[in-house]
Amino acid sequence: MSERKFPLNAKDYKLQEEIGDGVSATVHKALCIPLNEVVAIKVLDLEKCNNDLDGIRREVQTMSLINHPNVLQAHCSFTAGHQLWVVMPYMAGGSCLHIIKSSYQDGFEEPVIATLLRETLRALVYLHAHGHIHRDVKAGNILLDSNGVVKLADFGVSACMFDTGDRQRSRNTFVGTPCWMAPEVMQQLHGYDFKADVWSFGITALELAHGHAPFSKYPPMKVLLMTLQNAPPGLDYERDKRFSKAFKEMVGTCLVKDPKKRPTSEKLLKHPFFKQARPPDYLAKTILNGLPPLGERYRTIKSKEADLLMQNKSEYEAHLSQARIRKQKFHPSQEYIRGISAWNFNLEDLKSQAALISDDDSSHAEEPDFNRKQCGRLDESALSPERASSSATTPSQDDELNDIHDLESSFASFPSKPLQALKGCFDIGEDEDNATTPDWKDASLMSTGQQNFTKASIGSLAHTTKEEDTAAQNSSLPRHLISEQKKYSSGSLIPESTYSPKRISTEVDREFQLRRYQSYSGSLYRAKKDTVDEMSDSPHVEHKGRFKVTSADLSPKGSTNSTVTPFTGGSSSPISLTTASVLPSVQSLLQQNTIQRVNFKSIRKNHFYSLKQQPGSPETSVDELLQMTPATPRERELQTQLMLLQQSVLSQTEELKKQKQRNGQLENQLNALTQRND
Ligand SMILES: Nc1ncnc2c1ncn2[C@@H]1O[C@H](COP(=O)(O)OP(=O)(O)OP(=O)(O)O)[C@@H](O)[C@H]1O
Repeated sequence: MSERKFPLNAKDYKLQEEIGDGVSATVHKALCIPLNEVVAIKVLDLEKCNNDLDGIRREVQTMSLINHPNVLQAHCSFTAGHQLWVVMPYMAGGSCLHIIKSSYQDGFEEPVIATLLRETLRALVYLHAHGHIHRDVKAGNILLDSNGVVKLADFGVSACMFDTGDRQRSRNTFVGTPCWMAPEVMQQLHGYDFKADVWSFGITALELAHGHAPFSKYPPMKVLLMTLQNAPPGLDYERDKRFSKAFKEMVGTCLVKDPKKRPTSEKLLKHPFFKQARPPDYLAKTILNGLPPLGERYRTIKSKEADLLMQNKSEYEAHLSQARIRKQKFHPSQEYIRGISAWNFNLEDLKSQAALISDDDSSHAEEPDFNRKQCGRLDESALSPERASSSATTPSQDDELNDIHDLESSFASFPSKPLQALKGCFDIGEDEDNATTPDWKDASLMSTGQQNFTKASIGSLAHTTKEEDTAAQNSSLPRHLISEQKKYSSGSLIPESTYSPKRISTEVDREFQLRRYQSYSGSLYRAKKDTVDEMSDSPHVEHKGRFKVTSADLSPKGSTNSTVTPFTGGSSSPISLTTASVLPSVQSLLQQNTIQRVNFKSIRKNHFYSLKQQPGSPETSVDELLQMTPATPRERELQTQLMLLQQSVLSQTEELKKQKQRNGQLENQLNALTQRND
């Protein structure tokens, strides 16, 4: 924490040139007159931030409380009219992104990358140990000073894992920047934790190596789908031959889709790759050497981006109108503007952006081997282990499984949970910690008023009040999403009405919905829920000093009325089973199988019915239909239903397979027991 007293009055600072901007703020170089010190001031327009003052307050508090050589700490902050000024040390080297854009478009050399990443990782280790998930790790937030000292910045979307005390398990809010965002953050299934930063760190490593993040040429919607569908990106391209095995391996360990299999930041820091990291002055001598001053660099980058924007905009408009007239897809010859796109959560915009790029755009991609590989690996990665085994089943073995397999192939291009992914873009999720009740109070942070952002003691970092927690939940999405959230808070993507029987307009729909409701309120749903719970992480507890963080849901689970006796797999010994105890389970499972089969057929019927409603359905793939911009409310409704059906088919299919597997196992046990009894 800074020893000097930085004045809390705008008059004491002389704003100079602009050196950076983000979605919510502009950053200026400035002179602190009384201290005669050059600083950077982040200026946020509070009027534009709508109701996200809590988010801003959290950023400022985090920036004031942290104290680590690799984390950018704010000197002070105060309001000036309708603006909030955050005074920070001036990082004359600028962000890694700006350095890349101005002089290293193809990425840095490995020792530079190792040095930048080691310093960034040290920051993450510190933040994670203090309960913070940064949630926006990327080259744009890695800053360098003139001596090559690296600092991680931008706590606009950071979250505290200890917000609700030691019962906090994981976060469930959709924040970050799509290219860097971990799959579990997109999916919002089981929440996420510190490991989300490890994924973003891996993406940042690729960004530093290639000069851009994977998928950065695609619009946000496409990025979401590709991250969920494709195998994780890595250093496997022809041009990556220059990188060491250790580097490739380090990236590989970060970019594992299952967060449990990713290392903690602490463990990652011990990876042999970082042995080649050098002291910070190495960065000053290499990448900072000869660079134009920050302000000048920033102006050049901005004007290049403006040119590119204008160029793309006119081409986009011309092609889009042509494509609309011909009802064709638009294949842009120019890439989506890398690094400028940021977030766009307007549904219509997202859909039209996604429609711009078709799956066969690989021909346009700059990384042909990458795209080939992705396509090749897509099926594998899209299939769960069960799917993989079912595809190995011969046709004579089981007709049901073949039906399922056919459907799977036709839907292989979908993310496993497309709705959650897309819903997350619009109905920004709340943190799942609502139910927890902290039994301690510390109002020291809350005393930081809207008008007066003062520093609080580091001891307060882990303690927040219930009130603040609620505030954090309300504001735990990026500031720039707030207005969009308002716009779509009623869930334009999946309108309430879609679920409502009132809006069901056809017999098929009605039948389908009826079955849906029946099954969801009955044992099937419960059985499914149990299965999901079983599958979810076993409580993963990390002890950090006096804190305990666990990624699993520790809230007391209510009793389930499942009619399924859970099969205990390897832990159950056949000897302990009797025919009488197993038989009811088998019968129940068989019964459920039958119900699910009916359900499944109904879904399939309904799915094809929906397809028929779409113009030109025989030639149009489901993927294309979902990416089309609906022209009428009816089309929009059908598109939404299609997505819902897609999800239902996938989950029912998986459930059915699981049940079948269990059936098989139980039948085997039953046979063994019967034989023994005989
Ligand atoms: N202390 C600093 N010294 C020098 N440059 C800075 C400093 N802080 C920020 N910048 C520059 O300003 C840019 C934008 O800052 P920042 O990321 O904090 O804004 P933001 O609105 O939170 O952005 P976003 O949310 O889009 O990441 C940074 O990428 C960096 O280039």
